[in-house]
Amino acid sequence: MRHALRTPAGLAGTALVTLMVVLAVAGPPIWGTEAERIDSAAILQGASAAHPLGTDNLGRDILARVLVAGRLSLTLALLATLIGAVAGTVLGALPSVLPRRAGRLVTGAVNALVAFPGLLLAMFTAVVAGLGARGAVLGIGAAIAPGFARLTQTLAASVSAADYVSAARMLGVPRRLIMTRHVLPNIAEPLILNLAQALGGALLGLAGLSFLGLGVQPPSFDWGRLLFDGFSRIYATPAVALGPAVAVALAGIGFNLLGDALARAASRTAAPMGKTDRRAVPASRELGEPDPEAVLEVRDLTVAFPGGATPVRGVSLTVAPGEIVGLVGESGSGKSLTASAIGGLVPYPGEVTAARLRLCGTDLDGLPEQERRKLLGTSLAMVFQDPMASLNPALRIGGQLAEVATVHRGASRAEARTRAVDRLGHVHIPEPERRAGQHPHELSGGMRQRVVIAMGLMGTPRLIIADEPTTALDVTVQRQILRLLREVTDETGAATLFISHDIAVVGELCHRVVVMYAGRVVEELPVGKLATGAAHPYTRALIASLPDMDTDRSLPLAGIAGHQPSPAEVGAGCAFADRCALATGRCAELPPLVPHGTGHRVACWETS
Ligand SMILES: Nc1ncnc2c1ncn2[C@@H]1O[C@H](COP(=O)(O)OP(=O)(O)OP(=O)(O)O)[C@@H](O)[C@H]1O
Repeated sequence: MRHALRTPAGLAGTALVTLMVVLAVAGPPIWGTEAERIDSAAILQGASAAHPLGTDNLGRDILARVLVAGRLSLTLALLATLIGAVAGTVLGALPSVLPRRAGRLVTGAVNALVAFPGLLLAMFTAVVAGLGARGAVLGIGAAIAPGFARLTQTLAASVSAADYVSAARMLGVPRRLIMTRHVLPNIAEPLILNLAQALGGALLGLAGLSFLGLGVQPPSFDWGRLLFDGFSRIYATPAVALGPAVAVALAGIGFNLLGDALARAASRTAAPMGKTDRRAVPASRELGEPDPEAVLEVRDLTVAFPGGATPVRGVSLTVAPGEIVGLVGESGSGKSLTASAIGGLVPYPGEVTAARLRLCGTDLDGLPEQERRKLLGTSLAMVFQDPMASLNPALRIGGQLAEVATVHRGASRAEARTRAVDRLGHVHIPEPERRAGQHPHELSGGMRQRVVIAMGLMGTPRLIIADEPTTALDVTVQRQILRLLREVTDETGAATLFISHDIAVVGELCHRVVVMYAGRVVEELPVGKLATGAAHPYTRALIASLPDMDTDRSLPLAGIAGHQPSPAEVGAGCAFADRCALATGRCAELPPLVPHGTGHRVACWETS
C-alpha cells in the first residue's frame, strides 16, 4: 500500500487531497471575513495585487471566496458520495437477499440505471428534489449509486462462489445473514477504495450542477457557484472564473489519483478470495434396491444445464451409517456436481432431478425449502478441497464454528463458543482456546482442514461429504486428515462420501468404491475387490496407471490414451468406448449398471 502511494501519481494525489482537506478546515476561519466583506469601491474588478482573482459584483475578494468555498464543496461531495455509496451497496446486495424473481427485477433496474447518463440522472433528481444544495447532493448521490450497485453485485457474485458461502448456505444460514456476515465484510475493501474516486466525481458533478444554477444558491457559495457567477466575465477578466475552475479541477484530479493509487495497491496485495472449483461431465443410470438403513440414498440423479449439457446423468448411490464410500473418477466426471446436488448447492441455472434423493430417511425433494435447509444444516457436513476457501477470511475461527450452533441449535453465544473450542480440541487442534480467537490465515493448511471438519462436527452430522479434502495438502498432512476422517466416521457413526480422483487414496480409506466416468457410474465395488476384481475397463485402466514397487521408474507412467468427453460431447452409448480396447459395436448402446457378484455392479457389455 505504502509503495503505491509513493509513486508520482500516488504522491500527487495525496498532496492534493491533503491540501483540499487543510483548505476545508482552515479556509473559513482564516479567510471567512474577507470573503464576505462587501466593498462598493471595488466592484467587478479584474486581477490586481490587492485582489489576485478580482472581485465580484459586491466587491468581495474572489480568491478569499475560492479558499472558503472549499469546505462547502468538499462537505457536499462527501455527503453525496456517502449517500450514493450506501444506496448503491444496498441496491447491489438486494438481489442476493431477495427471492430470485425480485432479485432479477432489482438487477434489471440497476442495469437500466447504469446505462442511463449519470449527469441527466443527477439533474433530474436535483430538479425533483428542489433547487439548492440538498437537491444537488441527492442528485449526485443518485448518479453515483448505480455504479456502486453494479460493483457490489460483481464483487458479491465472486465471493458468493466461495466455499465458505456455500457451506453457510448449506447450513441454512439466512440469506440476509450470509450477505452481512460473509459477503459484505469480504468486499468492503474495494468498495471503500472506490469511495475516493467517487468523491472526485461527486466534486465535479456538484460543481457542474451549481454552475448550471441547479446546485448551491446564494448567499451560500461553492466552487461551482463561483464559476457560475464569474462565467459571464470570462472574456473580460478571466481570472474570476479560472480561480474556482482550477480549484475544482485540482480537487477532482487529486481524489482520482489517490483513488487510483489505493485501488492499484489493493489489487497488488489482495489475498485471493475464495473460489469454488466446479467442473462437469456426463454419468450412469441404475436403480438399486431401496435401502431403508441408508443415510444417503440417491437414485437416478441428473444435473443439467441449459444448452443441453448434462454433466451428471442418472447417478445412483447409497451410503450406510459408519460407511465410507469413495466416489472416484477423473477430473470433470461429475463427482463434485453430484455432491453439490446432494447438498442443494448446484449453481443457477443448473437443474437437478432425481427419482429419489433421501437423507436420513427423509425425501429432500418433497421437503419445504426451510425444512430442507434445516435438515441439511444439521445432518450434512461438507468438507471442501481448499480449506482456505471454505473459511471466511474476515471471521475468527471460533466465530465461524459458533455460527452453526447459534443458527441451528439456538445456542447462546457463550455456549456456542464453548462447543466450538471443544470441537476444535476434538479434531486434535492444539491450544483450541487460542486458535478459536485466530483468523484462518494464521493457521496451516492442515489445521484449516481440521477446522473445516470441526465445523462439520458442530452439529451431529449423519452424512459427511468430503470433496477432495486432501488435494491441497502435502502428503504427510494428507495422511493425518484421512486418519481424522476415518476416526470421525468411526466415532460418530456418520456415513461418509469421500470424493477423490486418486483411486489409491480411495482404496486405503474407503469401504466401497463408486467409479464415475463422464457423468455416469460405471462401476461400484467393495474396496477389497479393487486391486484384482475390478471389471470395468475404465476402473482397470485407472488401477493399471498406479505406480507400484515394481514400476520401472525410467519409463513414463502409464496413462489412459484419449480423453474423457465433455458433457456436450457425450453420445448415446458408452462414453468410454472411444478409449476402450474391448469396445465393440454393441457399445454404441448404453450399457446398464448390472450386478456382477456380491456388492459389485458394472456398466459394460463386454464384462458384465
Ligand atoms: N455451473 C456449471 N455450468 C455448466 N457446466 C458445469 C458447471 N459446473 C460444472 N459443470 C460441468 O460439469 C462437469 C463435471 O464437473 P464436476 O466439478 O462435478 O467434476 P469433478 O468430477 O468433480 O471434477 P474435479 O475432480 O476436477 O473436481 C464438468 O465438465 C463441467 O464442465
